[in-house]
Amino acid sequence: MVADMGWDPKVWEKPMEFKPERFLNAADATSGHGGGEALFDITGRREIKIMPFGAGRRICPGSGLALLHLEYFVANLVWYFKWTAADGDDVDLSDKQEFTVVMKNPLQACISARG
Ligand code: HEM
Repeated sequence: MVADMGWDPKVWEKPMEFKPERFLNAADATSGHGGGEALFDITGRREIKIMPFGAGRRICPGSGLALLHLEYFVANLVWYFKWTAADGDDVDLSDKQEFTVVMKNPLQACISARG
C-alpha cells in the first residue's frame, strides 16, 4: 500500500523514473511549514504523498534526528569518495522477487578515495 502510493501517476509525475530532483525545493519537508514552498510533505500534516516515517499520532519521533544524520552521512560519502557508475551498468528499477523484493538490475557504483 505504501509502495502503491509512490507509484501513483496521479500523485507523482512519471513515478517510475529516477528523478531525485523532484525532492528539491523541499526545505520545509520535515516541518511541513516555514520558508520556501515544499513539493512534498513527509509529515502527513498537509497531505500524504509519501510516508517513510509513518503518519499521524504514531509517526516516528526520531525522524528529525534520522534526516539530519542521513544528510551528514551522505554528504560525507560524497566529500570523501569519487563515485562513478560501473562499466555497462544499466539500472532497472523493476521489481524482482527474491527473499525480499529487490531491483531487477541495481546500480553498481565504483568508489575510490578522493586524493
Ligand atoms: C531513516 C530512519 C528511520 C525511519 C525510516 C523510521 C521509520 C519509522 C516508522 C515507519 C515508524 C512507525 C510509525 C507508525 O507506526 O505509524 C517509526 C516509529 C518509531 N521510530 Fe522511527 N524511523 C527512523 C529512525 C528513528 C530514530 C533515529 C529513532 C530514535 C532516535 C526512531 C524512533 C522511533 C520510535 C520510538 C517509534 C515508535 C513511535 C510510536 O509507536 O509511537 N526512529 N519509525
